[in-house]
Formats: sequence, C-alpha cells, structure tokens
Amino acid sequence: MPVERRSIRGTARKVHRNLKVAAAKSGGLVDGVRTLELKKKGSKKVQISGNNGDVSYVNVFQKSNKSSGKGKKGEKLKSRTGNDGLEAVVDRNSSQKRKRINADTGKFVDRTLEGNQKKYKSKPVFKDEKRILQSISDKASKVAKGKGRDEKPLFIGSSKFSGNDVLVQKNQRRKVKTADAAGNASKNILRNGTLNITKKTKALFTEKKFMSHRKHAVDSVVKHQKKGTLGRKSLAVDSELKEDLPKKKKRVIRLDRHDISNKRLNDDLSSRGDSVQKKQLESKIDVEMSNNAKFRAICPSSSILSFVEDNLLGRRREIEFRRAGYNTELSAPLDNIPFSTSSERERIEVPVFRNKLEFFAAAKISSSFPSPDLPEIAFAGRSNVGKSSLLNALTRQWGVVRTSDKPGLTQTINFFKLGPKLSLVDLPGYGFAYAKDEVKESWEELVKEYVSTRVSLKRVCLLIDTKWGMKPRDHELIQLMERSQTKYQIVLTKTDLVFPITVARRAMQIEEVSLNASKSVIQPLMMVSSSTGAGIRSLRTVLANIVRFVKH
Ligand SMILES: Nc1nc2c(ncn2[C@@H]2O[C@H](COP(=O)(O)OP(=O)(O)OP(=O)(O)O)[C@@H](O)[C@H]2O)c(=O)[nH]1
Ligand SMILES: [Mg+2]
Repeated sequence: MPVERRSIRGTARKVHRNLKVAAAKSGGLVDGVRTLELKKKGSKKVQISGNNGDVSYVNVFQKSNKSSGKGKKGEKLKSRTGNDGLEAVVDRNSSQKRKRINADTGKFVDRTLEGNQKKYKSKPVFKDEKRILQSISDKASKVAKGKGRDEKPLFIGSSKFSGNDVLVQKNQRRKVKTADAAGNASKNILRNGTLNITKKTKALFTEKKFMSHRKHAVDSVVKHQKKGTLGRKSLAVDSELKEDLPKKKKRVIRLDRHDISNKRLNDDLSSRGDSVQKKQLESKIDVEMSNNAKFRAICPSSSILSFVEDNLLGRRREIEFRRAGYNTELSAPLDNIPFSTSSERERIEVPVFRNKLEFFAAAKISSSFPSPDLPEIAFAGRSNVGKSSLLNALTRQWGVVRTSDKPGLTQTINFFKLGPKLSLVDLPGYGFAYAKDEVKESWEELVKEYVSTRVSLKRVCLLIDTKWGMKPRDHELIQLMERSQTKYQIVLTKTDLVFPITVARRAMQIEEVSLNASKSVIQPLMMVSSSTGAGIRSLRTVLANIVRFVKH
C-alpha cells in the first residue's frame, strides 16, 4: 500500500516537526530564561526573559509560509507582568492561538482548549512528553517504511509521564471524546494492520491521560479480538454475581383435582369422546393394516401371473406397448388392431359388438323399465368404478355413454340397444356418490329391484376397482344376486392404474376368498382396462357367447 505508507510517513514527519517546536518552547519556560536552538529550517533563536515584571518579545519562525497559509511568517511571544508573576502569551495569527504561560509555576495554560477544542495543534509539551512523542514518531516512520508492521500499536505509549496537572484538569472534559477517538483509532489499526494517523489522533499523542486510556482501550480490544476472552471473563463475572444474588423461588401452582371452578365442563366429555374416536381410528387402521398385510402376503398362481403378463394388464410403460406392436396413439391401443383392414377386423372381432350402440330408455323407477324383449347384460358396481366407460370400450363407440370422473353421474338405469339381438344396461353406481343419502338409497333400491326381478337380465357384470377390491356394498349385491339366482361375473377394472402383481393378487383374492362358495357367479374373473384396452377383447368374447346361446 504505497499511498497509505506515504500518507503515514508525511503525517509522522509533521508530528515530528511540531513536537520539536513545541518541545523547544516548553523547555525554555521551565526555569525562567532559556535559549533554545531550533534545528528546524527557518526558525530563530527563542529567548524568553522574565524575572518579576520583565517583558520581552521573541519571534519564532515555527511554520513555513506554506503550512501557515498566511503572510505572517512567525508568531509573537509576549510576556507581561502581573500579580501572579510572569506570563507569556503566544500570539499566533493573533486571534487563533492564544497560550498563556505562568512563569512562576512553570505551568502552561492553554486558553484555546477552553474556547475551541479543535484548535489544539501547537500546544506545548514537556520533556517527558517530547521523549514519548519522539519514540512514537520514530515508530511511525518505521511502520511507514514497512519495518515495524509486526510491532505493537503505536498508541500504546509509555506509562511513565510526569506532567501537567493543569492540563490534565482542563482536559477532563475531553475524556469521553478522547476515549471514543481512541477506540476508533485502535479499531483502525486492528482492522488495517497499519497505522492510520489522523488529526485527532495526533492531538491525542501529547496527553498522558489519553495514552493510558488508549492503552487500556487497545489492550482490551486486542484481548477481545484474540479468543474472545473478554466476553468469557465478563460472563464469568456475571455468573459469579448471579450466584451471589439471592435466587428467585419458582412459583409453584398447586392444582386441586376436585376444584372445578376453573375447568371447562366439556373437557372431560371431549377427552372421553376423543379417546373413543382415537381407539376406533386405531382399530380401523389396525384392520386396514392387517388387510393390506394380508393382501401383500397373497402369492398369485403362475397361471394368473402369466395371464396378466400375456394380456399386458397392469401399469405398463408406453415403450412396452410399442415393442409389442401396438399403436399408442389410438385410444385403448391394446384393443385396436394395428394396420388391419376392415375385412381382417370383421373376421377377428365378435360380430355382436360391431353393431351400433343406441340409447333407447332411462328409468328412475321400476315402472319405467322398458319391456324385456331383448336379452340384457347389465353393468353394476360402485360409483366411479368405470361402468359407463366399459360400455364405450366394449362397443368401441366413444361418447355414446356419458362418463365423468365425478362419482354419481349415472343416476338412472340407462338402456342401450346393440343390434337386434342384445341390450346393454348401464346401472347407477352405489357407494360414494356425490348425492344425498336418500337419493343414493333410492338408486340402490332401484338397482336391487332391477337385478333381482328383471326377467330378461342374462348377466350382471359386477365391476370391482382393482386398486380397492371388494367393499361391503359389493358383498351386499352379491348376496342379493345369490338369493335371486342372477348370474353375475366379476370384472376387475382400471387395471392400468396398479402394478401387474397387484392385478394378479386381486384376482387371486377375489377368486379364492370371496367367490368360492357362490353358486351364481360365472367364471372366469375378468380383468380389463378401458383406458389401454387390455382384456376388453376377452370380455367381448365372453359376452358374445351369452347372446349366441340364448334361446329366443
Ligand atoms: N385409467 C383408467 N380410468 C378409467 C377406466 N375406466 C374408467 N375410468 C375413468 O374413471 C372415471 C369414471 O368412469 P365412469 O365410466 O363414469 O364410471 P361409472 O362407474 O360409470 O361412474 P357412475 O356413473 O358415477 O356410477 C372416468 O374419469 C373414467 O375416465 C380405466 O380402465 N382406466
Ligand atoms: Mg356411469
């Protein structure tokens, strides 16, 4: 940092110069009359004579024209007689600096301090002070040359100082300001690692009080900067003090169990209710957990697993369909025969399901049912299980039957004609429909009535969501169909939303556990996905056989 060094060197030189002049002055005042040789260029001999009333004028060229900035080259040192002895008044630039020296006591009175603290440049110093400042300026010049960087901060002056009591008294008022400046200067030193001498700090060099104060401040800052011992010490002291203080007793609130004056009356009830609910919830979770655990423990047979794999049931990546030769851009790609001509399609597809699907009746009550002329295949199941979607998928006529992701869209029994030989019936769902309980009950009653009494009903496809499995309402309907000897076939839907292993497990679960004892159930269990088209063709074949063997 050459610029900084230069400034420091200049400042040090200035300080040195001023100190010499001031020291010369002060040295000559101690014993009345003395003559001092000033080494400074342009200065003259200073003579102060004063024994009981003698007055003399002495010219001192202390500053060069450049530094003073005014036409006056020197300054007058005037002594005059008075009751208290000889006083010498230094007139520098007449109005700016006025210094009074008491000849008897040899003490120096700085009037400028009283008036304006800023005008403190050329105050006289004493022998010891001179020595200290000399050493400081030497150190400063060393630092400026880059030699004394590792030395201690220069503001830590000597502790021995014989000096000026009057000056000390006068400067008592400046203590606060001095301390602040000392703090800032020491921080600057610590932060920059170099000496930064400002005007304020120059003035502060000459005072013993300041020196000691600054030393203290710097020492404390240095200590604080090293390992933070100061903080710890203060903390330790604080803790000691705290230990000495009498400890506050903790307020203990004793509660009377039998006192209900400040107790909410429903606390007990709510807590009881909460506990009951909590237990129920825990038991429910336990049951569900155990059901899930049981389900995961199912080990599907190899035949089911191979069927799931062959028909690409379960969640699959698109790339798998592509590799198998299916066109993923078509809806229900597994049910669409890629690159096939119409003749090929006619040969492969079941003739019944090539017919146009037509809506012809809707019933909210049993009296509104259409006449049972055609054999009927109904699709039943919980709301949102995918009944209407399956109708569209089977006929491959998307949009004829309305579907929605909101449960409870189908609220009436809807009859569709598929050619001259078959009717498909879309039943309203039961279970968690967004409808009032009374409405849902009426739907269920209608479905039950249709399923149990409809003579033309040849098969009920009971749709079960593969993810959730059979629910109590499904079992209810099964029991009803068992009682009424209605033929039904279980169809697992939305297989594309679960892993293939889950499809296989669900199939195993329903076949073995739920349907073993049933008489009206038609095997096999069907697994489909209206979205991918998986298993749709198989279901179509099964349903077409119903029509083939029906006696008209
Ligand atoms: N991923 C997937 N979504 C399906 C499948 N089948 C139906 N869905 C969706 O499930 C939602 C309900 O389908 P719907 O056919 O309206 O169900 P629903 O049983 O007729 O419902 P309700 O008429 O309320 O009884 C719709 O958003 C369908 O797109 C399927 O196989 N796979
Ligand atoms: Mg529907």
